[in-house]
Amino acid sequence: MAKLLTPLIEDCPATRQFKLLSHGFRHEVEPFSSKYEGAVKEDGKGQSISDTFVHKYPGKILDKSNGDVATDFYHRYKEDVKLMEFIGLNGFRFSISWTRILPYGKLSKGVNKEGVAFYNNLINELLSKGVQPFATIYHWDLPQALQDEYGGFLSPRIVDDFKDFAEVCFKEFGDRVKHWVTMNEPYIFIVNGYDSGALAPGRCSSWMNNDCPAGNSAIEPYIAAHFMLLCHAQTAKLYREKYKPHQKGQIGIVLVSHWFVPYSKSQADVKAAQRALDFMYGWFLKPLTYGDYPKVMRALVGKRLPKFTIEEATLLKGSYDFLGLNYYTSNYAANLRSVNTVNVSFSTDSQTNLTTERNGKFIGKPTGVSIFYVYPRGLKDLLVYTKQKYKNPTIYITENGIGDANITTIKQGTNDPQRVDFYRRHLLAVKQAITEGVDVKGFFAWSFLDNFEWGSGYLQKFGIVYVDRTHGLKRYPKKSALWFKKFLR
Ligand SMILES: N=C(Cc1ccccc1)N[C@@H]1O[C@H](CO[C@@H]2OC[C@@H](O)[C@H](O)[C@H]2O)[C@@H](O)[C@H](O)[C@H]1O
Repeated sequence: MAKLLTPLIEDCPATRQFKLLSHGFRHEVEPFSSKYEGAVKEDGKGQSISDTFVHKYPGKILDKSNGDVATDFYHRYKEDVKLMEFIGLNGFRFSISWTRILPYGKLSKGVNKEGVAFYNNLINELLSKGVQPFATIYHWDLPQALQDEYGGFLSPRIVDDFKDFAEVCFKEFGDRVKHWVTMNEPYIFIVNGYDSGALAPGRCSSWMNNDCPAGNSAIEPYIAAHFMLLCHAQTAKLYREKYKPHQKGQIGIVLVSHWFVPYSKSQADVKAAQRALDFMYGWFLKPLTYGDYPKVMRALVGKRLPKFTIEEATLLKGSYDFLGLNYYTSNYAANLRSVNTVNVSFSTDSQTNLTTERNGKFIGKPTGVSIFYVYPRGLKDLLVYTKQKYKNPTIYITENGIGDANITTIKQGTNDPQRVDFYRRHLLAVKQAITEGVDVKGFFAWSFLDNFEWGSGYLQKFGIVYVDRTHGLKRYPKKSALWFKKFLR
């Protein structure tokens, strides 16, 4: 769960004022259900690929934990909504568990009434507190039944099943939910699920030696990305044609990207930085805005990169009312001279060498997450780049945060000045981008509660609220939560 602090952009005649107003539209975001909800088999919920993955490959989770209980949000959401109120929040973006609604993935296999009831109760609880709901349809929790039946996102059959699930959500919740995200970070889902095999569905080439039962890291990432994009496009079309006219909501997608700084001023490294951006961000945003993949991907990936039909390209172009952008860190990018032609994979296709230090100096302050360094300038540059290269879309920054490691006590866990500094600097970066004309409508601090952090289990804590896992998952607002409470007044 993260918090959105909506900078209400007041369109003053002269300039846009960047303000976080106490009566602003701010959200809580609950990510992928089994990072938060727990109740992994309760009230008719079916199994997702992530539910099964963490039990099948406990070794792929740093502390061998799982999200079966997680923060028990499923039973404690009323308490958590109260906590949001205490901090002064009045908005809520949450992800809807596909298998809580359709336990076997398909509409034809039945809708789980108790799952629908949970989200209705959640939405009504929020609205009763003046909190606006904001929903993510897919946050990496594909029903295991669809993975087993036809390989999930590796099959074109996923498009109709994805659309059917989304339509149940529009029908059941669309009268009250006015902001829809089709999917969260297809990039991370695909790179971890089909290139490295680090996360569900855990597929990769055998030479990766990452305990993958099957897969092809050179081919499958591109197939899965292709069908994810088509799932998004068909769902956006359905919403805009059948629901938006009377429900009057908006639909978008959430993409993650680093910013990339050329390792040196050489043309080769400058080009490498652009390539890295195209392979992480343009892979999705180019088709969503212009109807095809970046030219450099066509050139380097060749026949392994699927093609869109004219109809698909038309469906994709401009298929979002807003762009959700997740930003954590930046990298240096250098040109990779020697290309590995034996062990080919998505991650080597860009022919870039990505690092977080240059000449022995880190790109920013280290954090509790080995791959993330504090670099607010990257958020500003990424926002301005998006405005300039992708038709100046409306943007919500849908995730931005810092993880702590080696936390063993409540005192340690709640004393987080580094998180206050992180948000102060990144909110300033957003303000700078807005003064350069970027249309930012919201900012989500990731995360509200410490939760089950994918491959890191509970060892990395991103929350502004500490969860005491040794004493009944009790919640303790951290210094950063109290800072936000003041900041939002
Ligand atoms: N970009 C990310 C981060 C990430 C990196 C590697 C593997 C997975 C996820 N995704 C967002 O970052 C958030 C923080 O993710 C953590 O980032 C550091 C990793 O070491 C950790 O495993 C991951 O959970 C996730 O909780 C959100 O669900 C996700 O949308």
